[in-house]
Amino acid sequence: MEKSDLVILYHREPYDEVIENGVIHYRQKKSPNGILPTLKSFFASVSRGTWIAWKQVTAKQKTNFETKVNIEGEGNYSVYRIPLTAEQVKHFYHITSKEAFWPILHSFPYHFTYESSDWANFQEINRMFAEAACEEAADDALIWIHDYNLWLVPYYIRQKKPNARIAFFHHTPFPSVDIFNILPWREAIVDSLLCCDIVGFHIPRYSENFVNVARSLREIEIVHQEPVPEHLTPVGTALAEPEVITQIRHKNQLVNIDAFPVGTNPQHILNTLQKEETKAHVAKIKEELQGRKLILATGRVDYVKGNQEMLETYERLLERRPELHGKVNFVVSCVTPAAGMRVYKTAQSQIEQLVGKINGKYAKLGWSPILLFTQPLPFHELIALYKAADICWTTPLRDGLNLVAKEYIVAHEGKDGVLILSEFVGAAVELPESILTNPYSMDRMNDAIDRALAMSPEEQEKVMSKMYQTVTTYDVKYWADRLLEQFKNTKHQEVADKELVTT
Ligand SMILES: Nc1ncnc2c1ncn2[C@@H]1O[C@H](COP(=O)(O)OP(=O)(O)O)[C@@H](O)[C@H]1O
Ligand SMILES: O=P(O)(O)OC[C@@H](CO)O[C@H]1O[C@H](CO)[C@@H](O)[C@H](O)[C@H]1O
Repeated sequence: MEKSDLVILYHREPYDEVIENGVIHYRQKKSPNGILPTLKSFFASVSRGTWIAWKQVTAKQKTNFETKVNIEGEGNYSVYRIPLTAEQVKHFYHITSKEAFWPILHSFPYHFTYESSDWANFQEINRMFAEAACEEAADDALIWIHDYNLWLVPYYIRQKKPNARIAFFHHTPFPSVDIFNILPWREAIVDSLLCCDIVGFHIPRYSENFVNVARSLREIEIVHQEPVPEHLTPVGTALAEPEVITQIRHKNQLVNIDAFPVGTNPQHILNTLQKEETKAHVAKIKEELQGRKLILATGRVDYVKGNQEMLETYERLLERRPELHGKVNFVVSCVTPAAGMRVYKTAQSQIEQLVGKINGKYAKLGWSPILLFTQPLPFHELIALYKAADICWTTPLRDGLNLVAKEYIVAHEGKDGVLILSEFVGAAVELPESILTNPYSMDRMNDAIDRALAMSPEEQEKVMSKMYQTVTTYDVKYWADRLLEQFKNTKHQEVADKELVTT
């Protein structure tokens, strides 16, 4: 069997599988997810690649399950699907990942639940991913693992392939040591990450947090530290860091630590803007607005995204400034990421109730203060909304990066628009020119929306042109090249025998 030069492990499949007249079609994913298009673009640059994901199957389907499918057109690669039963998915993803890890990663310790987690199931699924990777990878392949769902995979790969070259990227925040160490499985997770050649994060604050966690649990030697790169804010905002540790040693494993935020694909957005269907959609939105200002908030339903705080700020805006009634429209496009997850049910009904309350209080004939969309939008419609929006409001309580902010900037091509951005998202340290705000503070949120509504066209252009330069320079290609460059410099290393600590 021909082996792959690049093996990407990400828990989701890169497409939606649709059966029409008994024939399987692979279609672009509908649900909002910033990672998938980014990762898929990597396969364009290698001769053979494999993507490893899980697929939910019934016991009957498991018996003659076709593990691998070939995808053509977006770079040639295979998708290796690990068949999991509904019960396995529920415990691995919906419960252990989303009810135990997710709240810790996003610094919400009071949402952390321990009792329902199934650690043995999590270990087993991670082991299956590692075995698939070892089966697929050529000796000098890049094995690139994504996100916390696969935290234990590096450890299992090292056991089978001691010389493998392994990179791991976290798409979420990485919390401070006091919060991370709440996890009862912390040693096993850290030991596994210390098996990597490269451990990547969006921003220096997260990588510093990781090093502090590792230092609290294991003996770590700091090999290299440097000032943060010029384009990342070193001081003055919530997630700023002046210096960053870039290399550590544990036993005889050298681990490169890197902080490099994911970028968008600006060309794809610009091409979409040029399409007739997008232009027609922008025109339709403008016509329907009849001169009213459009404020847009879009993304996944999730308690970390701060929708409640944002909607309450909008409610206060309508209370504070009655002259705005009938003059603004707030489009809230809030999409549930996956069906059946109990953690998102409360967040979803909270949004629906608040929207109902605000509309009930302020709507009049011909004007609804908020339009709520809960279905995922086709990409060209999303881009049209970005383009038509005078203000993009994205103020999560925590977010690894926030691609929505970057996509909005690209869609305005540096000419106009206003971005209100939470200080607690990774993108804030790249975009200090935006209206940065603290979603935990009512006053700062009030101030942010007032400033956004008042910003002159000249100021908008000044700010947006600077941010456009940033997001088009540090785009997804920059991100990919940086990882590949680091990887080229990574030599096979001796690894100490390590026992996985199982709590
Ligand atoms: N209403 C929507 N319908 C479909 N896709 C969306 C919608 N809103 C946002 N998206 C997409 O979802 C992705 C969200 O990425 P990001 O802001 O990084 O947050 P997260 O990955 O946590 O959901 C973006 O790439 C964006 O294009
Ligand atoms: O499968 P999930 O829901 O656990 O994945 C979370 C992921 C989905 O896109 O989100 C993170 O990645 C984005 C891209 O790196 C990042 O911008 C975002 O802040 C993260 O939540």
